[in-house]
Amino acid sequence: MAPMIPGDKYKPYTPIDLPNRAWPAKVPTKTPIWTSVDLRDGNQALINPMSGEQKLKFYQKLVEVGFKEIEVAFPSASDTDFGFVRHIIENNMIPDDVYIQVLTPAREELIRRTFESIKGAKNVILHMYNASSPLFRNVVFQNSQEQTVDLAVRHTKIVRELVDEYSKPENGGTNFKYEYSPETFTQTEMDFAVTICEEVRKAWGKASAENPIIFNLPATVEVGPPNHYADQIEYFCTNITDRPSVIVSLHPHNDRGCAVAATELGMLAGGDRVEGCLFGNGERTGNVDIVTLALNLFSQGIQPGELDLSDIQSVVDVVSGCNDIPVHPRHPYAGDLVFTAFSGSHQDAIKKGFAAQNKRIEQGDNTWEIPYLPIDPVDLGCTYEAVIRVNSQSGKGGVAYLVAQSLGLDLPRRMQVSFYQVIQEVADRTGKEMTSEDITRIFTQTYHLASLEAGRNEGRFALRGYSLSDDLSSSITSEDGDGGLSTPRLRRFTGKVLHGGKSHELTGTGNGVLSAFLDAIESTFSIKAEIREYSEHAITKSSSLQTGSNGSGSGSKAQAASYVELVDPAEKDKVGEKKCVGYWGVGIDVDITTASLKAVLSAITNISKPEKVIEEAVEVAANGKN
Ligand SMILES: CC(=O)SCCNC(=O)CCNC(=O)[C@H](O)C(C)(C)COP(=O)(O)OP(=O)(O)OC[C@H]1O[C@@H](n2cnc3c(N)ncnc32)[C@H](O)[C@@H]1OP(=O)(O)O
Ligand SMILES: CC(C)C(=O)C(=O)O
Ligand SMILES: [Mg+2]
Repeated sequence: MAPMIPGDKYKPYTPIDLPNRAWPAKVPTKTPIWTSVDLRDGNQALINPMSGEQKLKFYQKLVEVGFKEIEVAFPSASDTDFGFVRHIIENNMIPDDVYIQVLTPAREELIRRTFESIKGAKNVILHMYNASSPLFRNVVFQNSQEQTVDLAVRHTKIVRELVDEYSKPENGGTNFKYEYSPETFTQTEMDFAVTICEEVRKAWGKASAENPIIFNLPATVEVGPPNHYADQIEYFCTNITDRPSVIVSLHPHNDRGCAVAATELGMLAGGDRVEGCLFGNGERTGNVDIVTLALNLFSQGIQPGELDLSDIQSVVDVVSGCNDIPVHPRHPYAGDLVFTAFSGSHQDAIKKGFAAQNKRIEQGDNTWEIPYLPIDPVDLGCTYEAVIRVNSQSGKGGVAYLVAQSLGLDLPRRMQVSFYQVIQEVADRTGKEMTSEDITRIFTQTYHLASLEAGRNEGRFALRGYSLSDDLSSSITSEDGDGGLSTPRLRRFTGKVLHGGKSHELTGTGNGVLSAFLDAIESTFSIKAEIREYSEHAITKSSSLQTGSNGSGSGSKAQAASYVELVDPAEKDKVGEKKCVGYWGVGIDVDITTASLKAVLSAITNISKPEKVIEEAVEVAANGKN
């Protein structure tokens, strides 16, 4: 195969000499008039153009989303297109504040047919086009510049006559706007583009600030960079006379993948109106994507006019269903994966971002500032559920985020690391994404939070009732900080623990509840353990872990979570405090003391059979249940 060399085959675009161009210094402040051309430009690019039924469904969605200008058809193209226009008119399906737009070439018989299609409509934009670039003049039409102007002018006059006729009350009393497109504008000599539009306006005759003419300036094929399009728009806006009587409309295509950028710069350069399609369907690489444009404005704090995309999924469903083209999973704002982070450092930043955001909101500051999330998915009707998804690329922050989301548990940092190792191992071994449900199940299994009946771990220790008292049989006397003598309370634990299918009576004493409990465990089960870290918090959001005090149902009472890390003292003596392995446990209960005892038993279960933790987690992930 020959190497790819452009040589003299391709020509670069010719920059415009616009020394005082003003658009680069401008910032977006206003919303353009949005015009959907999905049912025409989008439709004409489909393998199978939409059926009448599909067009209707799409049209209704466009109205629902808020478009006030909708190019509904190229009525002279086919009976389907013509019939569709008649259908929405005759069935009163056009809201009073919506203009339907119809496209026609500059050919008399086609113009007349187009007018027949719109009879009786309240508001119509009649859109006529003819190509103006040298390539089209020479190759397609074999027309000089003068003949090209003449074609546009002659047919604009025909449009004028028919507009006058169809706006008479006896003929339907339609309100008309006229739109003229010098097709291939961006490949046309700029002075000629201005000339042809000036002549068309003269032929049209009645453009005014109150009833402006629309000049639609298409990048029919995108052949230059976005800054060049902006220069062309600024050139047109500054050179066309009587600017207030003109609406400058942008119609970019996406051949270089820059249609959104070109439109945004074109708006800075003076564009008042944008024609495009939802999710960028359209000829070849598509028309400019109006969803992206609108949401780019929204994310800058600018209301995108009348467009409401707060239920983006329903828009995706209708558009992809009618076009029979899927929306790419990475499509800005709308793709399935665009609010999802799989990678660990992104997840960590997002989790911290949400924590900081919640604090800001408590202080009355509503500014959205979450790392890696330029827009709040909730504003588009999405949830935070898919924001973090876990696979082998993920980190502890993401896993902890999902545990917090599903169970309301705010894991201590070192426990996050410990649980993450379990998930990492399972993800590596199974090679699959760990869903939020997988993580919840594995967490429940790893820390033995399922009800005892449902739990699979034979070696599990479970609390079956207890009482605490001051131990009066012995007292310890020690020096307090002031050099005086004090007698700290010695606590006694008495209770029942279920283990290995048997109920065991336990007693033990210690300086506190947990040390008394560990003493009882040691004397009954010969398991020696020390606490290395302990923490607790109230569970503020609803958790699926509803366990009542001593295992009884809790109704709607607030729950508390306790976390404990135990170490084996023998191992600690061998390898040192820092290096020795810790075993984490979690306890949930409406009573905080009970929660802490449960957390100890959860960790004791793990310390007694550490090798089972991963095996069981893999099994849970593989079986999808515990
Ligand atoms: C950039 C755009 O998207 S423009 C919109 C394009 N959309 C469509 O074409 C979809 C609908 N079109 C159709 O269904 C058909 O093309 C029709 C019904 C409009 C016309 O069909 P036909 O009469 O068979 O003509 P055909 O499509 O081959 O058109 C080519 C002729 O129209 C002329 N023509 C093309 N565009 C225009 C125009 N804007 N104004 C006037 N004449 C034009 C061509 O020069 C050519 O003329 P020729 O036959 O004398 O050489
Ligand atoms: C009909 C015109 C406006 C068009 O679709 C284009 O030039 O892309
Ligand atoms: Mg187009």
